[in-house]
Amino acid sequence: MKVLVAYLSYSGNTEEIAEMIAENCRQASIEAEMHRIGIDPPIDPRNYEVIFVGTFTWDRGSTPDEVKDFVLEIGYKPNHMAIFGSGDTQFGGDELFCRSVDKLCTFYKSKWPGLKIEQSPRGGQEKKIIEWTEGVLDDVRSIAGKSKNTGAPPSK
Ligand SMILES: Cc1cc2nc3c(=O)[nH]c(=O)nc-3n(C[C@H](O)[C@H](O)[C@H](O)COP(=O)(O)O)c2cc1C
Repeated sequence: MKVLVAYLSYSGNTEEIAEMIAENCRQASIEAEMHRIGIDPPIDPRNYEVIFVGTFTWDRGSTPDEVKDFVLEIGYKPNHMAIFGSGDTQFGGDELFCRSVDKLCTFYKSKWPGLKIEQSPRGGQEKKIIEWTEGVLDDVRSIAGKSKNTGAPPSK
């Protein structure tokens, strides 16, 4: 099994979460590739059993443009996207907290609840990340056992 951890991070918090998710996958003997949104070349979602997509939220609940471009670049809605992100409740309380995580979950009709982390995950939120990642991987293992369908359009 191979997974991708794609993320956008300006000040490092989402990147820390991404690294923890990748590390958790590797500890479970699953190959995890990293993708820096807006920097690395385009990806082919069909190469991965699951794609973890990480984003921060800014500007009153907005999704950063780089993440919107990443979504457009993919061009369809894969059904194996698991969404995570970092936010800060000081910017609008629970209503706007990690709003872009909610938006991406809705857009992709994600099978998994979004993982929302308050700023840096270090010093108290690591367990939440481990449990969420394990939950996604457990589902992916069981889905992979039943079908290889990742929602991709048929190849020509
Ligand atoms: C101008 C600005 C607006 C922000 N607006 C929100 C927001 O609406 N909701 C939220 O949850 N976090 C908001 N944040 C907090 C960031 O999402 C948070 O600091 C996050 O950890 C940054 O991630 P990064 O370190 O990966 O760049 C805002 C931060 C800034 C600087």
